[in-house]
Amino acid sequence: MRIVMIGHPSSGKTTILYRLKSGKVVTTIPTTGFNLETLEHKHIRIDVWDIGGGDKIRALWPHYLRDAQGIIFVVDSKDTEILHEVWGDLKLMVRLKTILFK
Ligand SMILES: Nc1nc2c(ncn2[C@@H]2O[C@H](COP(=O)(O)OP(=O)(O)OP(=O)(O)O)[C@@H](O)[C@H]2O)c(=O)[nH]1
Ligand SMILES: [Mg+2]
Repeated sequence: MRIVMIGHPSSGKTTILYRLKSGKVVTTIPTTGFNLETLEHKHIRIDVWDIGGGDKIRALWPHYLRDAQGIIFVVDSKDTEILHEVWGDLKLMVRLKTILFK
């Protein structure tokens, strides 16, 4: 099963990925490409793709979302000043998903 995690830069995606993988909060640096970790839950293999939030990688969202069976959209709810941008991203994601699954 393939899950893709997207969201704004510094929203906490990589932190969530490694917390899920190891149970620990690790120190992160901004992700320039992606991180991929395989988790196992109830004998189900789950590949979690953590996609960097920067502008360059954002252009590749269609590529990553195409084969995703699930999406985790991460929001830093404390960062209220960029919530309008986050709303734009959420709408973009839904639009892409609709196009890709036509
Ligand atoms: N206080 C607090 N800080 C957090 C939390 N999650 C992540 N951080 C911090 O926020 C910063 C960015 O976290 P990352 O997990 O690297 O964010 P990211 O979404 O992977 O960022 P990009 O790779 O740039 O897209 C780091 O300094 C984290 O330690 C949280 O739940 N609470
Ligand atoms: Mg990251």
